[in-house]
Amino acid sequence: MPQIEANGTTLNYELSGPSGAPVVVFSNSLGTSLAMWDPLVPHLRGRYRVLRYDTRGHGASRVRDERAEVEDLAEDLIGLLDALDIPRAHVVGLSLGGMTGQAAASRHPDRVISLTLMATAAFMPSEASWNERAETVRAKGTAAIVEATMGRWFTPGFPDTAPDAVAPVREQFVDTDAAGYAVCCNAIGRMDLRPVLNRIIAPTLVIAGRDDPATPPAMAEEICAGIPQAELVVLPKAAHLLAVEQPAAAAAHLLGFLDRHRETVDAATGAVPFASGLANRKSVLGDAHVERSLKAAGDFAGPWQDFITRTAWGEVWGDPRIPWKTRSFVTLAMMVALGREEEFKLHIRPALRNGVTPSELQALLIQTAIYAGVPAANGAFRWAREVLGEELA
Ligand SMILES: O=C(O)CC1=CCC(=O)O1
Repeated sequence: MPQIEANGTTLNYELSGPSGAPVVVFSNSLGTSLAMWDPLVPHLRGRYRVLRYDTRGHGASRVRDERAEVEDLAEDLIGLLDALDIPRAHVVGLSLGGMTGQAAASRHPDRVISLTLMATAAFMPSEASWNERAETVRAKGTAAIVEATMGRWFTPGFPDTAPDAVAPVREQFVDTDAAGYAVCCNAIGRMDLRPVLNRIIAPTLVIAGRDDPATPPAMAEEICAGIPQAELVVLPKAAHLLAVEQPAAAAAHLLGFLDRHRETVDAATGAVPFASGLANRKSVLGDAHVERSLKAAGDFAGPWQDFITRTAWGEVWGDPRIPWKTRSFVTLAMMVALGREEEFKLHIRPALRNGVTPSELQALLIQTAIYAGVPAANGAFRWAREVLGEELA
């Protein structure tokens, strides 16, 4: 993943989605990385340009063992937008990421189109307890507090029912640099954003987990009371890491809110530069496949590769009116109807990356039997099995 200098530090980030679409920037929580958004971002793919980054001291961003405030984290976020030449963005943050979002929106109201705050607080006492946690982690590493942390992040029983969702988060936590974590704990202990909430003019969506012991709904209510244009949603069956525990519900609220505050007028994008089409193509089909195709094309098929990259991937997949998940459904259905095995197989994994679940894939293929015929659907079930194998139940 690329790294960039922002606000005097080095941030690891990932930017994907149609070049003409509005940017949504995601800021992660304490002890996670940009990967914490994996279950949620597929819901936005294609309709929005998704920018994720690792908060300083987390993931692959630089660790700076020096005092920092939540306001510094906000300047990192704005510095990242500057470095990527993004004038305005929708800002989404969870917990520490939401604190960063509040600070960014209050300090730079002109840069924030909308603000979504998940499982977060404007003030989180006590400073002494945060300093104590920082000292524990400095002495023993994050592994020493992983059990207690997972207990706050997920409702009881969730880790047993969804081990595949919890395992990567647990891994991110124990991999977090002790100093990177401790610096942010100290910053949270000193933070008090309550006096600046009224400077936030961006429309704001606050999402709380009903069963969150770390930042309970009362803290979300306190934020809503301070921000002039804030609305509150309390998600049932969700603890602190609600974007991992309830990604579909969180994404549905987020998407509805973003769509209501979409600034740009959607339109067919017209002629699109090759580079934009290439970025979309790689984002959907994967770097390896695209680089292989371009290399194999040679002089004869080179112009053809250029054409499909600009048109199919730049103009069509780059048109943000239809989310990539929907485009994946439509593409797969057409490939079944036309009996195009190679292209169907090519699009199966990208469809999963775009948020299609195996259960939805099953429902789609059953529907193709109605409109394209039983033999077509029969073949498609076999092709899906050939590509995904054991991943399908
Ligand atoms: O560490 C926790 O469980 C709660 C928390 C506070 C800030 C954050 O990002 O997570």
